[in-house]
Amino acid sequence: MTPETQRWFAARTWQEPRWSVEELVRAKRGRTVSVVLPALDEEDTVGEIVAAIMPLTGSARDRPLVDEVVVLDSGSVDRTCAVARAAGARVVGRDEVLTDFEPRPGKGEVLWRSLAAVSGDLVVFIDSDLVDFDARFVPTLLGPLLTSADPVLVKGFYRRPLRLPQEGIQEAEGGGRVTELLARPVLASVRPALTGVVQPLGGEYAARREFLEAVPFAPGYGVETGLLIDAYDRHGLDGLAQVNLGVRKHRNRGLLQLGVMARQILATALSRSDDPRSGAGEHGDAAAMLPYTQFVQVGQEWIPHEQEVLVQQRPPLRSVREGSGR
Ligand SMILES: O=c1ccn([C@@H]2O[C@H](COP(=O)(O)OP(=O)(O)O)[C@@H](O)[C@H]2O)c(=O)[nH]1
Ligand SMILES: O=C(O)[C@@H](COP(=O)(O)O)O[C@H]1O[C@H](CO)[C@@H](O)[C@H](O)[C@H]1O
Repeated sequence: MTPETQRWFAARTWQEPRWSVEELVRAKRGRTVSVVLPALDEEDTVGEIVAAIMPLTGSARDRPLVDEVVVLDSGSVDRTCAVARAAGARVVGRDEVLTDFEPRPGKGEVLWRSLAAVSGDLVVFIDSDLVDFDARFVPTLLGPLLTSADPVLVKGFYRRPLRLPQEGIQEAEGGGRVTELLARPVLASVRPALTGVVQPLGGEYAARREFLEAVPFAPGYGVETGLLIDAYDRHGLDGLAQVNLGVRKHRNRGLLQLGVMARQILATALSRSDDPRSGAGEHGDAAAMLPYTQFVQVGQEWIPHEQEVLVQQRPPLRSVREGSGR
């Protein structure tokens, strides 16, 4: 790490965060908090996560830390919406907000649309595929945003077990494969100052609305990479903070799925670099889709599996609102 990053790491990394909900409720000072869960076919896990968060929305006796819990449905075909609603969340379909825009696939799309679906001054993003979720993720992510003026984006970090039951893998470590094999090396190349971020791709983070509405949203799995780089580019390292959330277990996908994820993350990082190798279409919105080839074995042969990876970003929500006069 550079000396600047070492200084940032020492000053903006909470290894043992201890904010209490009561302390943070006092620190809200009129600001509001939305928790957003992006969800695509997460019927097995979304209900428990929502149920764990709901007590933070307060009771008759105490003022809430969280003002709303919203599941942004990404086109689920299972019982995700019904399960989330039964657990207490408000459920919004991706086609129910920003209806002037034809919905596109991917996580980045629903996070972008979530900004129009919720009203919080601060927004906490929590994945819907987490297992053994600890609701303390939410106050801990909010801590730096409510108690300090500087950060615009707070990333969680954690130990990441790897669970691939179909392959008989159940490890205490080993998760975050795209992080370790792609995101961390690419960030070291395009933004060395960000090498102090422990979990750049982590799906649990919190941010100020004014920042979120001022930046484009990368599509699909590029969204975390885009937000992280844009937060640094616009606010410097002091615009970032990171908090230890303990352990994070989630559904671990197979290698080929992670390959497509890596392709989107690479396109996002290269779109924010001047690297001439980025190739046509990876700067801005020159191309909406990029071809991507993987290979699968059929019998003794290896067959190309061609697909298109969405790389076109969504514009800053603020520019959309200004354009529509809303
Ligand atoms: O098109 C998509 C893909 C993913 N997700 C959600 O985004 C989160 C992270 O996605 P995933 O678990 O696939 O990524 P991973 O954690 O495996 O990297 C989960 O809550 C998904 O339900 C989504 O809303 N729309
Ligand atoms: O961190 C990673 O390497 C990937 C894959 O994690 P695993 O190897 O399945 O634990 O998971 C993250 O990446 C996605 C892209 O940024 C995020 O959207 C996910 O929330 C996050 O789990």
